[in-house]
Amino acid sequence: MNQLDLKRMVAYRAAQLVPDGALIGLGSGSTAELFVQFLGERVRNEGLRVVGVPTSERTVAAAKAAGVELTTLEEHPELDMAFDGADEVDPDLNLVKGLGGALAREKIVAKASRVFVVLVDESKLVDILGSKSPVPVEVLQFGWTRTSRELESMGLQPVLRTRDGLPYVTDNGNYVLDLHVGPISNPSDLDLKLHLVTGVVETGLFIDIASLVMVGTQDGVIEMRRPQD
Ligand SMILES: O=C(CO)[C@H](O)[C@H](O)COP(=O)(O)O
Repeated sequence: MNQLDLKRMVAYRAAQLVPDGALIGLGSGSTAELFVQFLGERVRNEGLRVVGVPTSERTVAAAKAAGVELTTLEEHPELDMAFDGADEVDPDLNLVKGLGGALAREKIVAKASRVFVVLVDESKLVDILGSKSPVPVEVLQFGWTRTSRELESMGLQPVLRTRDGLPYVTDNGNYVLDLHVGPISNPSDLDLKLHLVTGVVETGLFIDIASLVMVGTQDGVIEMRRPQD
């Protein structure tokens, strides 16, 4: 199976977990969009009743195409579950997210959910966060060079994300700086430090948020759960 097959397998399995009447967060990215499509199939074929809070304009379009009803966090501030992809997952279920640029809305929706389920193929598993992926940070457009310099002075290497030669703009109207930090010894500490930088809106470090990670592997879907405290 190639990477897309693995994403499809895990997205399908996750869509079967959604109970009737659930209020759910809908993540962003290719795996989350596959999940939305499979959820739509259940809505059409089984009459599943489900309402979703989307984390990006792309997911809004995917949900509408799939026939999944949408709502907002203003109407429903507490969700039963959220389903989303990730760029890296470590053994403690901490994540790097945001290569798709939806990190701020994704984190708000994940934290509004009683259960946050992460859907990945096995290539996303790492021993240490930062090993493969940069850490995306959403920053205000205003003064972004100043914000970038402050991050640089912390020994990080911010690179402005671009698309078609222009700065990439998030659904919130902000820029994204990708931090090429390498393996992160203390992701929680880095996340806190990044939040102290003026101009930083949100980081792609998701610490202690995931409850369950479903991993698509050549041997099927495996589940990694957070130990109950
Ligand atoms: O965080 C994200 C978007 O902001 C995505 O969930 C992450 O980039 C994974 O994407 P994909 O499922 O396409 O591999």
